[in-house]
Amino acid sequence: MHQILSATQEWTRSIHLHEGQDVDLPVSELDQMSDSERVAFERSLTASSSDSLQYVFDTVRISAAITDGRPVSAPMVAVHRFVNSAPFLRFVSQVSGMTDLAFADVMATRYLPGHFLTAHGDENPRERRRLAYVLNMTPQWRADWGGILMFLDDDGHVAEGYVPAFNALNLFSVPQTHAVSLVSHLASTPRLSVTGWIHAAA
Ligand SMILES: O=C(O)CCC(=O)C(=O)O
Ligand SMILES: [Fe+2]
Repeated sequence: MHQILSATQEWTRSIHLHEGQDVDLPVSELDQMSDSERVAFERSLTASSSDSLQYVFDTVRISAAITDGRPVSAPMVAVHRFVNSAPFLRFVSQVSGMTDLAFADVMATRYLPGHFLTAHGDENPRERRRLAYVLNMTPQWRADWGGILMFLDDDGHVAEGYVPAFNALNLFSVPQTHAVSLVSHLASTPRLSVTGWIHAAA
């Protein structure tokens, strides 16, 4: 999976604008800009956000593509099938004690230096998200590279922080306030994951 995520050309850069509105831009187009042009453009988009939620990261919206009938590569379809397989959903149900889990959605994510996700709770009024999951696919990562999955307490302090550990699953109930800290320019490799939410039946 790490090799597939490292090699795929399917990434779009996702930048949050407002509630329910993201801009998804093909990374291949952004790469035609100079670094300074691209950074200025991305900052102008995040600066126009009126939300406390802000993010910039790369994604392959696997489940959304399948639902919309957009092309997605065979390994991505296999990932969608895996997180919706009876053994995976049964395992998650056993770990969480939740008995109403019906299906999972999934996206691949890639955080490069400068990418981040500010504090949010994962609630979506249009969906019944019960759990969030992150399958970490970065072979080696260091805490001082950023990209830490942080859980915040009521005072805004970091109550728990998880460094991406290869092949580790982070699983947590929705809602809980969490964020992904800014990835440093020191990170010598992308932070790659397979992530999404596990839903109760609609
Ligand atoms: O990548 C992570 O560790 C968490 C991502 C996340 O919270 C999200 O996409 O909503
Ligand atoms: Fe989240």
